[in-house]
Amino acid sequence: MLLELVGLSKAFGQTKILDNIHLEVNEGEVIAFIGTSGCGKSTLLRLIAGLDKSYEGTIKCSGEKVTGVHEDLHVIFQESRLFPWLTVKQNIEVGLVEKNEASLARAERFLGHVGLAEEGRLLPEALSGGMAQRVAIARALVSQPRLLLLDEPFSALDQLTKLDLQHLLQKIHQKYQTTMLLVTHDIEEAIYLADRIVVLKNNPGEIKQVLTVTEPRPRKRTSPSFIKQKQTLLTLLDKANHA
Ligand SMILES: Nc1ncnc2c1ncn2[C@@H]1O[C@H](COP(=O)(O)OP(=O)(O)OP(=O)(O)O)[C@@H](O)[C@H]1O
Repeated sequence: MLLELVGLSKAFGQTKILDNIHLEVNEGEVIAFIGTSGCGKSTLLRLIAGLDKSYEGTIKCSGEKVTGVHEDLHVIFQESRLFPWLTVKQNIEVGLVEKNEASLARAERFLGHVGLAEEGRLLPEALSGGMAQRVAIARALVSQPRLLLLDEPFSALDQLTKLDLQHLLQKIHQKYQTTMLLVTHDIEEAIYLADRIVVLKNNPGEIKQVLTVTEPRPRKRTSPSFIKQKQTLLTLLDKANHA
């Protein structure tokens, strides 16, 4: 097991945001978190990332208690957060833990993996939103972290670019089997990418249900079984919101 959350609770002042979260995540799994706005999804990712150390319960990553920011993981946010004064290639190299011949060659390969082999010398100002997010994905993965946290990574993109990047993430996962935790508002994205979908309810944020996605990979959004899983998730979300 890579990640273990035991009785995790979080309050801001008197307000309880997350309550008694239990979850075990295996190496290589993709877990999606879905739930209404404000139910605590981003708060949960921040705790797992070690960015917020005030909580009750236990968070263990690779068997070690999380007590602060750790090197085993990277986070991808809604916006790419690239350094505007560095080229695309240099931005990817920022993700390297150490720079040597092998790791620099890996950065070059990742440029290709995310479809930007020809754009390495460009500055971020010359990129579209989708291209910038491709760079962010390459930067996060170039050091091959054990865990990738994604906080609504595609929500600022247009629908076609989003489909494109979801496909890219699926391909990268097939190749590297990186464990991923994905916060999303997009039901189809969750079913397309995740092995399990954690449905959270609001006030306070609790796990309402965990849905296992049985759809074989590579997934096809138009297949009857995919559409059926979408309906199941919609029903679950409806129940979670009106409980
Ligand atoms: N630093 C903070 N101080 C006080 N309250 C906070 C803080 N950060 C988040 N909150 C509150 O915690 C709750 C959960 O916020 P969070 O951003 O985790 O929700 P979310 O599920 O990710 O929402 P969304 O889907 O809209 O991004 C919200 O009510 C928010 O106002």
